[in-house]
Amino acid sequence: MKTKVRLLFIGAAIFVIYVSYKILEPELLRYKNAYKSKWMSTEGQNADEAEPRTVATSNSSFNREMNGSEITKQQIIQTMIENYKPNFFYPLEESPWDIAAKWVEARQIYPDNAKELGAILKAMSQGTITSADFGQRGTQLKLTLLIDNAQKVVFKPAWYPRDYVVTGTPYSGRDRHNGEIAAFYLGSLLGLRRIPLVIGRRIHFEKEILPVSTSRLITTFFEKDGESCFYGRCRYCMGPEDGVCTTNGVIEGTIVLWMPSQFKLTLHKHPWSRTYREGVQAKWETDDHYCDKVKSSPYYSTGHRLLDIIDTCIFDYLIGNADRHHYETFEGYEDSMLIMLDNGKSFGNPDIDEFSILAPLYQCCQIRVTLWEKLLAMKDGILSQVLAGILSVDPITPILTQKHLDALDRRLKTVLEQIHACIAEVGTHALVFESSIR
Ligand SMILES: Nc1ncnc2c1ncn2[C@@H]1O[C@H](COP(=O)(O)OP(=O)(O)OP(=O)(O)O)[C@@H](O)[C@H]1O
Ligand SMILES: [Mn+2]
Repeated sequence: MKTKVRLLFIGAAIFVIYVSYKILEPELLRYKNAYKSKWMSTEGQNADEAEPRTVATSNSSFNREMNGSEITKQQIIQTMIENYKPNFFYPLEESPWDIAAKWVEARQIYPDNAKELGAILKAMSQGTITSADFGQRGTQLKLTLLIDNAQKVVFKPAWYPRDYVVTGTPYSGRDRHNGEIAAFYLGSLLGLRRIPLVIGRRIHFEKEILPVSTSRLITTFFEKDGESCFYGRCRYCMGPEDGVCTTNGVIEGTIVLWMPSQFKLTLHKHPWSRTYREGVQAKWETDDHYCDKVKSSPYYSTGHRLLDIIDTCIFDYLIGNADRHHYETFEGYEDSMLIMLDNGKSFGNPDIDEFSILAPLYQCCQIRVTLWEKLLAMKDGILSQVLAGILSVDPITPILTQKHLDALDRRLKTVLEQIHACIAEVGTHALVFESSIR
């Protein structure tokens, strides 16, 4: 009996690997050929120069024949927008908060194709605020709100207009509340459902916050030019000079759903964190074999953790987040995901692509095939159009300027080129199938 089960299991595994290989075969062959031609015809050129040609060869893949009917790029974009856009009017059969709490698992915060998502987001954006206090943790100003007397959320206030360009170090500036929203949907598009639910909200300060504020939050309120302001409490909240104010009595921001309290978080230092000191480099910035050192730690030698870091670095490179100094996982779950919390330091400067964010990818040269497939499906301008379509329904839309949307497409091209360079360097070892992760 046991042998039968084993044989059945091995048979199923072979079948899954064969089917996955067949799906990827055209891409793999393309890179194999590109790799060959790189050595045969572009000797002396570096990989970056050879790369764009390999990308250009796959441009026609959108006009695929399926059942005799042509699927255009625009149809693909429309279908993806329809599939990923939240439906705020989906009828709920139980409390939105209970549904969201039940969704949370070790490796995802919400399921794929979560039909109730829109209605839960709507409840976050329109529910009654029944209490307001300052956020307890972190360096950035935020509020902790209770909605409908039932659900804790974080409110990250707006600091900048959409077209403001943050300059300075890659991690400069205050939080970009709109960046949190764009990051949430990008995660969803890439199958990285590791970000707590996020939606924009405009709050009338005097009507919705003031009456339900704790006395300690009220001590941080002040007035400026006839508007209500507050500076809360956090590491960088020193006084009125660090406050935010309403515009015509309203404060815009992003609501982030608090994860269920039974999930305790464990904080980890990110192996590729920056030193945050000018002129001082971290080990990963000077050691080309840094990944081997990371892999020698039991945390990263097996399991999901290192691959989660690589997924996250690709995501962070796309959004321009160079500030992932720590990360959190669920305590007590060996296979916990890296929770992609706090994406506020994103979309600061659309003209800068901070390549060093990709260090885990280019130093380890490994990527999950599932993510690679998602990235390939978004190339040639699909990503920006799909994301723009989804973001157009958020209550505080527009979320991203066209320059930031264009930056996403440009950065995606660089990510794909880097993956191709890795395949050229280490072959198919660069590609990791989910079923092979132990
Ligand atoms: N949605 C959430 N659910 C549960 N815990 C959360 C949530 N959001 C934030 N936290 C907790 O609060 C901490 C601080 O949040 P966040 O990282 O967003 O703040 P921050 O001020 O930007 O912090 P930092 O300065 O470290 O970047 C997180 O590390 C996490 O422990
Ligand atoms: Mn932060």
